[in-house]
Amino acid sequence: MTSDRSQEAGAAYAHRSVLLDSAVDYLVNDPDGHYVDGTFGRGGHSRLILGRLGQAGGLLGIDKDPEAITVAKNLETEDARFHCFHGSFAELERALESRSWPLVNGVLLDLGVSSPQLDDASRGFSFMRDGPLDMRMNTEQSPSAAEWLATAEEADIANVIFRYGEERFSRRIARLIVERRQEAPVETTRQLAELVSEAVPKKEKHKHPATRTFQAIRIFINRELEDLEVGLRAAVDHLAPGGRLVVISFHSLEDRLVKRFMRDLARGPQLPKGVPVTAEQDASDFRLVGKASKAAAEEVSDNVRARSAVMRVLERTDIRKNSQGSA
Ligand SMILES: C[S@@+](CC[C@H](N)C(=O)[O-])C[C@H]1O[C@@H](n2cnc3c(N)ncnc32)[C@H](O)[C@@H]1O
Repeated sequence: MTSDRSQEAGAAYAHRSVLLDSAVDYLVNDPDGHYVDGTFGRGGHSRLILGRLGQAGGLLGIDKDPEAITVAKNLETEDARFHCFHGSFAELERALESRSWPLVNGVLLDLGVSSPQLDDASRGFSFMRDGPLDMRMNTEQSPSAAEWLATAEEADIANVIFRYGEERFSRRIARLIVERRQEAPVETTRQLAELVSEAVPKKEKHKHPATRTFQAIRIFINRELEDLEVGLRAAVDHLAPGGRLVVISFHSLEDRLVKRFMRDLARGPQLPKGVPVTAEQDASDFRLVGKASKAAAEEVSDNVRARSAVMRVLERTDIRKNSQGSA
């Protein structure tokens, strides 16, 4: 992709940030702290975070998408407290090394795709718009969805659609993809959407039959759940005491992973019953902050993407390290 293309696309499509105020309220508790926005998008959350920071504060914006990074680079020239990193939040360690920030006061992950990615037909994310079947957030990496579907084994395609789309007709869909690609490659979003509609015998009300398949292939192509696992771990490993991890997820696979990860950390070490331990040894270094929260009805009526958003917050407390005087 040329930088001209990134420039144009970066400016042309807008994104409405979900749970904007509440996410930033949870995240920023020290105006002079260092923060990470691991999913910069169009910078809605980042701009509000910068609004809460003083001159000594700093924010690192990460995104896989070159178009998002074009927008982030503009912000970098406007605000000396902001820095950007092109890559995955799974590479958080390397991103923080680039700033020489060993610990940060908060990490925000607002997962999934942005509206600009969905709205731009040429990105190939949406079955609502005809375009090349691409679906890569990082257009500098391979394979695209079309490239993968051209060569993958039928069983692998079925497994991906079942695992990441929870689609019960995954085998039928995979069979038809493999059958059709022998005649001509499946190269556009419309071709795939029509093919899936043909393969799915029972349609759900108010849901396009290709919804689950598109979600599944997107999650697989972008390694979304693998990155999330690595990114969550990296985030908590680099949180300063009192620092917070705020995650907004948009489907149950993501939210399940986030929920378990946070719950397990907040529970602390699971020592066998009867083992004599001090209260400090038994304590967790983390606590859950509030319950999972959702967007208010008003926000949902304004922005349909907010409907499925779930936000969870974890805080590093470091009771043990603090009490040992080593934090
Ligand atoms: C929902 S949007 C974020 C919107 C942003 N909070 C805003 O207010 O503009 C998600 C963004 O995260 C990026 N993204 C998704 N997974 C990523 C990952 N593993 N690493 C880095 N960026 C990722 C996508 O490219 C997309 O730009």
